[in-house]
Amino acid sequence: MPASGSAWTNPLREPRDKRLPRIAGPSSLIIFGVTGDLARKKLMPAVYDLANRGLLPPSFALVGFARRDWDDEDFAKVVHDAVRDHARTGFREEVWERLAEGFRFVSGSFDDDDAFARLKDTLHRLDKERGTDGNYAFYLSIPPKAFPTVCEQLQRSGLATEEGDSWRRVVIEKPFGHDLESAKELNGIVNSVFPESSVFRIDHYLGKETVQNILALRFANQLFDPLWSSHYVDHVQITMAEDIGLGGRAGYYDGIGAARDVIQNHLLQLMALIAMEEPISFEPKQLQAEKIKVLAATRNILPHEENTARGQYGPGWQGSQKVPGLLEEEGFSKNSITETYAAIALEVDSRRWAGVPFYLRTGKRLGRRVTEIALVFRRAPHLPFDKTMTEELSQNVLVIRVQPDEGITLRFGSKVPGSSMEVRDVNMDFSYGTAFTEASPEAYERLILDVLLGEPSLFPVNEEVELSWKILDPVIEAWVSSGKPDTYESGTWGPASADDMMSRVGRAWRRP
Ligand SMILES: NC(=O)C1=CN([C@@H]2O[C@H](COP(=O)(O)OP(=O)(O)OC[C@H]3O[C@@H](n4cnc5c(N)ncnc54)[C@H](OP(=O)(O)O)[C@@H]3O)[C@@H](O)[C@H]2O)C=CC1
Ligand SMILES: O=C1O[C@H](COP(=O)(O)O)[C@@H](O)[C@H](O)[C@H]1O
Repeated sequence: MPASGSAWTNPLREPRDKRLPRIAGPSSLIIFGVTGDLARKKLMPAVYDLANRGLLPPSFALVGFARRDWDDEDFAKVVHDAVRDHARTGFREEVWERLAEGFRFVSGSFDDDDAFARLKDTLHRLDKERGTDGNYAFYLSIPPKAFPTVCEQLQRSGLATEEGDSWRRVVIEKPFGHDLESAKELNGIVNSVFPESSVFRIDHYLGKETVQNILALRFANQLFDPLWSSHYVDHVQITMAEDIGLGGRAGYYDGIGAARDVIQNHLLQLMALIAMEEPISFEPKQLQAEKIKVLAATRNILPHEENTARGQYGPGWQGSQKVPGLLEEEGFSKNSITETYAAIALEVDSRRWAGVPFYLRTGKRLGRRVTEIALVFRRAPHLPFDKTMTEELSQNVLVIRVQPDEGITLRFGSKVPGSSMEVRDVNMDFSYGTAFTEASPEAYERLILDVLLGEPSLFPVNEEVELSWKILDPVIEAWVSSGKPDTYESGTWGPASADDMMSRVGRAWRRP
């Protein structure tokens, strides 16, 4: 027992050795939209992986909510298939059996008050049967237009109200709004139901190991900081390229487009982590404060026509497979002007970064799947070599490989062995696969665990979301008024206008 007067902490939830993972306390995770793509591919497998790693308590329940006419057993079968197909860790019967005892399914529509009454009843029964203690995390993995309805239903049914020592939390998927105005409106609704400390806005990129490692790279080392500014950095390129198309996702993506889908959130968060100053600690507020300063100091490089590019994929080849263009994909209208490629140029108005462009680009059906952040350094002011000896020397680059092949590469010049002083680019490499024996958890594993622990560091706060829309809104407005996006062939690296945007300023996109 604790010494009198001292606050008692559960050694499992607050291990003394900070390297030990924390274990969630008694709780129910309620997934709205549990029959959807995200729940099947990411959320249910992540819950199993957490259980398999021993990070969920015995008194844990997973409750699914959607319109299908399923019972608990049907639901368990669906979770089983999702785990079999997508879980990261191996299947263990004993883990599965224990976890599955806490599976419940509630069938109903978001506008159905009775369904929320049934959900409440189910959760109360779980509190008694499994000891989930009235702690509920509501995960809204649903079409964004349904976020307000579900929040309001949770309020009306009394499920949002904390009782005694219990907690209630809401997890909201992205995109949070579709522009600044709608984000503000949504935030007003969410905050009228849940206090800000109970709101977890998901940006799954922050759950990725390689993204958290940006903080370690920058703030655990002495080596990089002196180089991390306009004195040495020429520009930064942040790339999120995907080879997949949008077949089956028209309902969500048409009218949203690449910029809203990932630049507003993932890519601006990556930029904020690269550009921010050292936080005084990793307390959530301190970390968020530094990111907020970056986003508040960020502006578009103008004019938009010269410093942005957008495109829509046409037919082409992805490896050896012939693939259709966006307009032939099921569900997209033949006149859709939704962009599947977007590139923008930003500047951060601060002493550290003045004059350094940050180029952000993303696209579907590009050459290959890769997300990376490249700091491209200025050229050496003088090269004491014969010109012919440095023809294969380019700018030094530090590449943070977010995925796949997670790691970091430093490109620099080195003497080619032999009698002449020829210098050529070489790479120095750190690779997670060879440096560590531990496998990286999936982003959603980390984030779901953090929600259950009430740990908000890796979740953007409302101010970050609003500032990000403030940066993006004028770009999207300019695009809308200029009509159709350019077309690019599937399997290539985007529209010609993206290359023009860089060549106009004497630069080029990397071919990762
Ligand atoms: N899929 C992905 O890779 C990613 C998705 N996201 C975000 O996650 C969220 C979910 O996306 P995703 O899984 O792709 O979407 P889906 O369209 O695949 O799934 C939507 C889910 O919502 C349920 N639903 C829709 N309307 C209602 C309603 N009126 N009443 C009850 N249930 C309803 C559907 O259930 P049913 O029809 O069975 O009743 C289904 O389970 C979105 O906010 C998306 O932006 C974020 C990152 C990646
Ligand atoms: O948020 C999203 O991310 C996925 C890609 O995620 P990743 O972790 O595989 O890089 C993207 O396909 C989707 O369009 C977007 O909504």
